[in-house]
Amino acid sequence: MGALVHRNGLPICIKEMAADLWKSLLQTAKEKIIQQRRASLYDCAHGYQEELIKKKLQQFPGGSINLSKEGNGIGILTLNNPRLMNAFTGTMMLELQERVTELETWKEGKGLIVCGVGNTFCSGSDLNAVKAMSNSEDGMNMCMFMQNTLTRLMRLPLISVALVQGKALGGGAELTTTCDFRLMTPGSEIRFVHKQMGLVPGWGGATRLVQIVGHGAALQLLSGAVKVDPEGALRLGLSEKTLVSSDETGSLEEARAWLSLYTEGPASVIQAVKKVVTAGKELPLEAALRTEKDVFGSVWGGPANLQALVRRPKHK
Ligand SMILES: CCCC(=O)SCCNC(=O)CCNC(=O)[C@H](O)C(C)(C)COP(=O)(O)OP(=O)(O)OC[C@H]1O[C@@H](n2cnc3c(N)ncnc32)[C@H](O)[C@@H]1OP(=O)(O)O
Repeated sequence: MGALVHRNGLPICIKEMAADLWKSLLQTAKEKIIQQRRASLYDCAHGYQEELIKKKLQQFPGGSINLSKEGNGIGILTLNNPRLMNAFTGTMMLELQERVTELETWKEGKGLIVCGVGNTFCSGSDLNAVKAMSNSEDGMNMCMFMQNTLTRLMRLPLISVALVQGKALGGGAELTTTCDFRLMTPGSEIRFVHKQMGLVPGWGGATRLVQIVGHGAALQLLSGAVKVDPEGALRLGLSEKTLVSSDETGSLEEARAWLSLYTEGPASVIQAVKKVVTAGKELPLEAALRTEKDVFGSVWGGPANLQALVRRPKHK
């Protein structure tokens, strides 16, 4: 029998409190897993062996994926492997998954900037790892692992921007397409070099590229392994803006300022906006409408809504 304490005049057993706490922790963990499954594409029913590929990726260490969550609700996700032009090692792929999990539960989050260190974005997957994993089983598992992670990144309820400095090649080009927007610095390039490597994109980049620039342009960019400069990207609708600065600090500051135009306001409302737009993009009409209704219900009569009704702002 546990010790008795009093709360609101009622005796409560410490053991019971511990059991309640344990139950609620389990519930949170369960909800997290369900949320991740919902946002992911592949599980064992698709022949995907997550534990196997995680063990394999662990064998290719180097670099890191850093996340800083700023007080204004903007997260900065940084690829950090300057020795290899920010190429993705195995452990960076694993870390990306962990950071995405962290971002999925960031209640105060509103926006995300994805960038690289050393004035460049990312030169794709680490060719040393690619070579060692060139068998079909590893290739397919790695492909499904990255599609799961990048799909979850794309579906985060945060407005996301890829800040492209220097080069975004191969898997790096694919990563830019997971973001809602791309901003490019002068002299930077996005290039799907896969054809030159005897490949096609496998991290979901081809599918997302078609959604962004349309079928014809996507076909040209992939089949010609075309180097897309900031002007070309603007023309194609692949980039929103060419920034003025080309250095790391200046361009990050510009990206923050650009993003802040869209992240002003309460996190609950910004996240709701991203959710309804994601539903509209991804779901068939009726399912999207039902999701919109549910998301609407989550903000209707909420604090931001009630405050606005009191303030009665004029939208001149
Ligand atoms: C499904 C995923 C598909 C993919 O992502 S496949 C990979 C696609 N990416 C590539 O093929 C990039 C190959 N690298 C290059 O073209 C050039 O290195 C690049 C990025 C244009 C930079 O050229 P430079 O400025 O002349 O610099 P550099 O060649 O001396 O590179 C500096 C060091 O970085 C290394 N590096 C760059 N990208 C890499 C990668 N993806 N994997 C492994 N190592 C990579 C490069 O080997 C060099 O290292 P080191 O100094 O020779 O030890």
